[in-house]
Amino acid sequence: MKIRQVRALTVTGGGADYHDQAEDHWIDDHVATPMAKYPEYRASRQAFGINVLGTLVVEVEAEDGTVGVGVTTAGEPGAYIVEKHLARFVEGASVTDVEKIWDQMFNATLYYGRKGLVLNAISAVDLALYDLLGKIRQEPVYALLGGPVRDELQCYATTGRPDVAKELGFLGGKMTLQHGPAEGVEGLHANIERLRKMREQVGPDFWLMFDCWMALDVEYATRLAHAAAEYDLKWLEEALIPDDYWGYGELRRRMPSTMLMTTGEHEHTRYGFRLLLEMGRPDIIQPDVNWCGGITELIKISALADAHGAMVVPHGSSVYSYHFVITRHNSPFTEFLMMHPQATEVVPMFSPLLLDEPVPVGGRLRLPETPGFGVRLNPEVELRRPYDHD
Ligand SMILES: C[C@H](O)[C@H](O)CC(=O)C(=O)O
Ligand SMILES: [Mg+2]
Repeated sequence: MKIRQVRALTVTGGGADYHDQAEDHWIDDHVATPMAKYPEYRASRQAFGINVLGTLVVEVEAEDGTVGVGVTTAGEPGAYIVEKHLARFVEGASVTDVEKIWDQMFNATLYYGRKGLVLNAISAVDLALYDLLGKIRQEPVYALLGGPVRDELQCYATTGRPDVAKELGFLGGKMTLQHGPAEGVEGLHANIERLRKMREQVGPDFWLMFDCWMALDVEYATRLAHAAAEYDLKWLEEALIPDDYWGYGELRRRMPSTMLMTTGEHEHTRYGFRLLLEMGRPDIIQPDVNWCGGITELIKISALADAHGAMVVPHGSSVYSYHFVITRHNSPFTEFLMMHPQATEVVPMFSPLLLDEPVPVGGRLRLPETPGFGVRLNPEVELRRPYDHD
């Protein structure tokens, strides 16, 4: 069966650009970032534009009218790349040409892509192709990937309230790191005091993690890790910028051996992850399937990680990673991003964009046998098609 049309749509608020939230949201409450060296950008990540791109929705329609849907963080710039460049490799191809389409999209954009926004756009097309193939074959995506290796997913929560996450049955709670090197030793002590108080609230066995969102240097991250070891921090996430593969290798050597070093949500393709795995030696890599290249590339990344003895726990990406994680032995648990503004309730990650998006109950999640990724676009969400190539 052939593909008739590709459409790139944008939506304002919420959706795949999950940082695009109202101002009282925990996810934007004084989070340490690489921009925190500039005081004017410390209080809010939106101040420096973390939500500037917005959500991109890609629809791929087959000649029989079946429509596959993929989403990512790319907004209008991503829509332009899909409509003006990527669509030519998709329209007229067979719905089963997923590998060939990916290779053409990647190689045709090498001169300006390789990572970032272009790979986000390629990921959304790839996810839409897998959704379409599942719908045409009347199978969930996980069945296309070799089938489940476990009955259900276990989730940890990324949250402003690990204490609530424990009550809700999650494996653990990952907190934002609020202070980086620019805030000196006072900031470091404040980070540790926050961890100490949370450890007191959740008890000795509940996982607690820090997400450093690329904000640190090796020296600060080393001091933070050793101070946090007293309160049994399970992992230190994304301490350095993605390109500092050498720094990650040094940090792994310096960190306490019992503490995991994780990273990868802002890395792309098997090539980037090869560098990270060989030079950085993370214990867990966290590719985001909406950004790293989609399912087609995540299959390759995951096999590479498995050969390196690293776990693959994809960055929060809802159904798009759930269907992958449940089919992989080296993905023993998954992330759930608590998108409720106060992190006190479980709400669908991409709300209000998608309908039928499953959420964890008691920290666990079973996937339905619904074809594709099992979600639908919410007809009440206004979508725009800023460009077209017809
Ligand atoms: C919580 C982190 O600062 C970021 O917003 C999300 C993330 O990196 C993660 O879920 O991992
Ligand atoms: Mg993270």
